[in-house]
Amino acid sequence: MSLDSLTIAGKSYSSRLIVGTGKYKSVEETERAIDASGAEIITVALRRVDLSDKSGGSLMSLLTRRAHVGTAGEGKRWTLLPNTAGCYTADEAVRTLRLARELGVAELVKLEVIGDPKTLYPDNEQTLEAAKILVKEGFTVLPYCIDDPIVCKKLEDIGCAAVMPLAAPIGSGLGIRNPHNLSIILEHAKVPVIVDAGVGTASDAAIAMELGCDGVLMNTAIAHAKEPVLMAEAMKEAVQAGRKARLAGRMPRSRYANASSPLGGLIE
Ligand SMILES: CC(=O)[C@@H](O)[C@H](O)COP(=O)(O)O
Repeated sequence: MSLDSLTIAGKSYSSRLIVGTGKYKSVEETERAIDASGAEIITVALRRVDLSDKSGGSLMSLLTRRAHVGTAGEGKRWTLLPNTAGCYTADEAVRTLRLARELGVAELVKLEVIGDPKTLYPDNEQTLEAAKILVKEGFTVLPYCIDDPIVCKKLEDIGCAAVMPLAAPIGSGLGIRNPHNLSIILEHAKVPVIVDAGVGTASDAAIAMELGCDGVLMNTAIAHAKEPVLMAEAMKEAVQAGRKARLAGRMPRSRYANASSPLGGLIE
């Protein structure tokens, strides 16, 4: 375990990169990309996967083989993070997660309550309502939310284990649209802040980490890259580089030049 691990609800993860399992050409490519990303937490859309289909070559067979829900064991390094993508009301999201819990696949959960199909922005009111119910029922809730410091604060106060503000709309690859808001969220948050959605390429992930985010969750940037496995590796390295740069501390910006070789002591 690396010294600089991501801790969520008392559990430590060596990777600060969380990846999705959708949009890949095949299950085999999904596995290779996740391995290359080094991610430990893997999210899966409960409404888009047949939980009962564990036949060879299915996504569930891969997850059954490689992921665990609670404590890791038998070489199962991936932690499953089921999500409620595709849910439009608090009620739908809560019911989906209760069902998943009954099937033994929901403990740490990603709450996603969408407001409209065009932007896929979260519905704040419904997300807050669902979070309240789920936290009360003992779920460890990681909510996808808007990059709004007030909403993030409310989710934290409800008892969410982290907040996951978007960088940009899901699947847009537009990168971090509002670094200012993210920095305000980071200034006040007492739980991990994980950028979720909208990352387009490795530099976006590095910027999120340089800003001080605790982690980055992404799917499309890897799955829809020309070479997903190579991009997964790039994302792993970008998250690590951004984190290191954050810990190292950025040099102060200067309006004018500062010669790299000091002027004092010049040979006449
Ligand atoms: C996989 C998942 O949970 C998505 O809903 C998530 O928000 C990722 O978004 P990108 O595909 O833009 O990375």
